[in-house]
Amino acid sequence: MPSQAESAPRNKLTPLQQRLQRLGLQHEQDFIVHLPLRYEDQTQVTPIARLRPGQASLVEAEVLQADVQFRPRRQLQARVADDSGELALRWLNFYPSQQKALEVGRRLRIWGEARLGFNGLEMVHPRLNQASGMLSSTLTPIYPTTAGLAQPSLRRLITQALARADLSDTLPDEVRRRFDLIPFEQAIRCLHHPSPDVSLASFEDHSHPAWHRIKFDELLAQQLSLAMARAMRHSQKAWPLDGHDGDLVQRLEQAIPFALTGAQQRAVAEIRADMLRAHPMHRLLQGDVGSGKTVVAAMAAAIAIDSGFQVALMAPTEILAEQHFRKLADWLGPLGVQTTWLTGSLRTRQRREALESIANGNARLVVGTQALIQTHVQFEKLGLVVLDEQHRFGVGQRLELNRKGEEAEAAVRYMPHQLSMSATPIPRTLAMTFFADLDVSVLDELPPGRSPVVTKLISMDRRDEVLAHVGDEIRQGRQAYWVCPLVEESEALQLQTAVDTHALLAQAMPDLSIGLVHGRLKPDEKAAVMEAFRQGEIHLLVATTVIEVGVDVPNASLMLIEHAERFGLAQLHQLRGRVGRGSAKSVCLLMYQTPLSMVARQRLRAMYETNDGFEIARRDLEQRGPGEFLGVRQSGQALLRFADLETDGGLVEQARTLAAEWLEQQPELAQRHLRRWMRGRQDYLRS
Ligand SMILES: Nc1ncnc2c1ncn2[C@@H]1O[C@H](COP(=O)(O)OP(=O)(O)OP(=O)(O)O)[C@@H](O)[C@H]1O
Repeated sequence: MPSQAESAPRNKLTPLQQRLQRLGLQHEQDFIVHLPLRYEDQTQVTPIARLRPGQASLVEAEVLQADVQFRPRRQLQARVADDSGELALRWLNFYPSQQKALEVGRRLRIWGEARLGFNGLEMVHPRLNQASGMLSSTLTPIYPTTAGLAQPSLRRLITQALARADLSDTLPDEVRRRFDLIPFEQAIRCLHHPSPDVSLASFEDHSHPAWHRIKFDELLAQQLSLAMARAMRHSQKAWPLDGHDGDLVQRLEQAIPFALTGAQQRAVAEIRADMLRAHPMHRLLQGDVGSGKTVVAAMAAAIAIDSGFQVALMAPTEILAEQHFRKLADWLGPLGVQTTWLTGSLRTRQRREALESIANGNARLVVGTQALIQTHVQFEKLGLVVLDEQHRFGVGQRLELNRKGEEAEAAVRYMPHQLSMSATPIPRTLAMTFFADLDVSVLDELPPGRSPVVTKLISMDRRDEVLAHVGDEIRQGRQAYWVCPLVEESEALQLQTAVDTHALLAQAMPDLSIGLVHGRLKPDEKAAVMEAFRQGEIHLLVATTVIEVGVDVPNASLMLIEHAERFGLAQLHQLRGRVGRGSAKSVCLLMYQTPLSMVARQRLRAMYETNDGFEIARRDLEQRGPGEFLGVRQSGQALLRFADLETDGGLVEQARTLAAEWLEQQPELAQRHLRRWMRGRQDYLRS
């Protein structure tokens, strides 16, 4: 057995390996799908007289003169000539090797962009090569690289990998014909080394058939891995919950002061059908702000409780968890369901009592924050887990909570059913790509009697006018939110701004009751302020973004957001969703500071133009890209490298169809395809 000292150097990566690893390049297969960013056409030589300013070209010329000049600054300059004319070359930072290459009389190949300088046509920082050997017959690829790894070295490694790697097709001919795809090898060779007569535009916008094939393969791998995750879930066991032991569901329906909308009824029916199965439900309940997700969750909880199981509901913030707790306890408490509150801020005794009632099964419904997933929380019989704003939780956290059921039923390893709720409407392609292992119910109907929120954009210069207007509105019986600007770099500064704004507004409107809520308040202080606002004792609530998600005070009908240009689109939509929840006509005032950046202008325009959460989400996705949009960086889900969800929706559908067929009929093909795409890229495989 080798000693540790012997084996250590072997485990250590060389600097080259480290750099390659930074690019995700480890296995041969990684290299072949490391595709160029762009290309250079070095297939032909351009005579100097035919150079055009602004165009990169290859010149073959003889060095006439080369020297280092010290004024006005230190630079290496040279003059070269071919039969057609002369060209100046310049380098500001240069190496002795460059100077050496510029030996007078030597013939060189020079690649660079020509431009008009003081002394006629010149190239700044051109690349030099000996004028020997044949010219390349294909375009020269420029790859994404990292510091310390030069293009020629990376190019060499990729060319070597291409020569060795297995490029055989993972798609049978008939699949290629059906989806109109070119062979893999042809696509890969063409992308790395295109012939000079291809249309570069179709490479740049990724519409070329070679790109099409690669994107399809990538999406297919992703759909396969998601479908496999789903199949794995289907092989897990859960208790079928039929809700027939009691009549809680009916009693809850009668107790709720409104009738469920059609969309809510549909969602409840879908959830009920899932929970009846003997494998765990994994359903995402999606609905725009104010669409009424909470009551659907309550119905699902009632089904589980009626079947003799406990339910856990977890929300990302205390305010949100507290609100769910209050609402659910109000609805279910009078029907005899013991609802328990569990967050990190409970005092020791309350906490112990809560944990006891969870463990002995007295607590039928437990509502809380992350504290719910801590290891010492033991359930007696957990049947359903509800996660609010699921994309805010990491995959790891989701799993933890699921494991709670597993622990409770350790002997048989039963998993609880899982319902996730999200107010971020996820565009269809994105849902199919990132949540393909979830079933989705959509609340596409708002409760009756809502009138759309009117959005107005106002410059911060008119703050005084706005203030007077808000005062008037409140005196007429309205309640309002005043959201303070986001100060990303400093939470302390953000807090200070909120405190200052509160003081200023209180001074300007002494006859009104003005409250303040922010993230630094203790949970019970926060709850007290929210309750006073709910009761109408506070007229105007100054807030930081703690009110962003889920706060539900139907009587509030005016929302004012300062420095709206600093907020993201989804965040603005969420904030605006705090009003327009009752029957009163609601207004959202977005105050902005000029000058506006292009992106901020687009965001504010989107807010002004539409109230539709799906349209907002679509534009948000367009502006931010799927990674930022879903917050996937935190949750560890992989992004697609080649496919673009905006433009490749059709491909996603095709890949999804084929993935389902393969897993059913030809799993060996699926395995083979995944091996090509997954090797060294385990992050594609979601837990
Ligand atoms: N069918 C319905 N008829 C009338 N009112 C309803 C109905 N369903 C829900 N509501 C009310 O609409 C308001 C919004 O519901 P809820 O808080 O569940 O929305 P949500 O989907 O969670 O929204 P958000 O994502 O903004 O928090 C609540 O005051 C709720 O009582």
